[in-house]
Amino acid sequence: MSDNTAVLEMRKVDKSFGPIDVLHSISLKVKEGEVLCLLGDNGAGKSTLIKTLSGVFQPTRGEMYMDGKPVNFTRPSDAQNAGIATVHQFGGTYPLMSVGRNFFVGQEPTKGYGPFKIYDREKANAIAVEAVQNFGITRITDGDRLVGGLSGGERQSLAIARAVHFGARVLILDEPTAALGVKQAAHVLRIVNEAKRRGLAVIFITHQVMHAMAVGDHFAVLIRGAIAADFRAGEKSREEIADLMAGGESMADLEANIEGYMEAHDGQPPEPAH
Ligand SMILES: Nc1ncnc2c1ncn2[C@@H]1O[C@H](COP(=O)(O)OP(=O)(O)OP(=O)(O)O)[C@@H](O)[C@H]1O
Repeated sequence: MSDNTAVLEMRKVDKSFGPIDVLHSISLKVKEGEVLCLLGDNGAGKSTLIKTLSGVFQPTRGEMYMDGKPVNFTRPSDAQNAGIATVHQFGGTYPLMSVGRNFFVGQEPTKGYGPFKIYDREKANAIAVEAVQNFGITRITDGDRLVGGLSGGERQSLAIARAVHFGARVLILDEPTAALGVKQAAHVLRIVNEAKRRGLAVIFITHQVMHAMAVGDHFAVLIRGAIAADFRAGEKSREEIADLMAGGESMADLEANIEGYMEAHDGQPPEPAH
């Protein structure tokens, strides 16, 4: 594979549900050690795109490639086996499981033989704690700790560390920082940078421009199911990106309008439209 070959690529992918066309001619690619940020407002088609990338949906038209070779994922396990890991907003972790159990769910190390095989808790805990610590999540020191007691950021980070440990090459992060406070979001962004440093190809889905700018190498803005803009880090300002996401409406103008309204109405904001 040459350095320039994308690990994962979509070419002119459409996705329709019956008569409803949701994705329109989506072309995107992500390379090793690169973070592609997919920015889009509510309803832009982000979930449909993630599900198409991860084998939940099949494209209606268009092709997907891994390492330059055509791929056709008919189910999520096809994408997983090809090294595509999707981490959802809340980390997809099981709150009542321990860190060690959660890390290995479905692939637990065992000890003993034949019918006497049992889950090797100590080994699972030791490997899980080492893997998350290596990722800079130093506050997780006890593999018996319940995942439900971890912070949102730690859960996300655990899910990312888990995916990397099991050999993911492409990491799809679905709004990983959406529900987090500033410090926790910063922690998750550090983990994203670490995944990138380790050579993973990361697709980071978000509507938070600042978070995207903190880690992104390449950006694509999705509007009504189509890529409305495609640019590299440093080519656009935060304001320009926010305006693009708003579909060309200038957010600065919008803010000025709202302020003007409030001045004329005793500081009261406009009534939301129903
Ligand atoms: N199975 C489906 N059948 C018909 N329309 C659908 C289906 N799934 C999604 N859509 C439509 O496609 C559009 C994009 O939906 P999608 O959930 O992908 O957006 P999104 O960007 O993830 O939004 P949000 O951030 O609000 O979750 C929406 O208008 C939605 O109603």
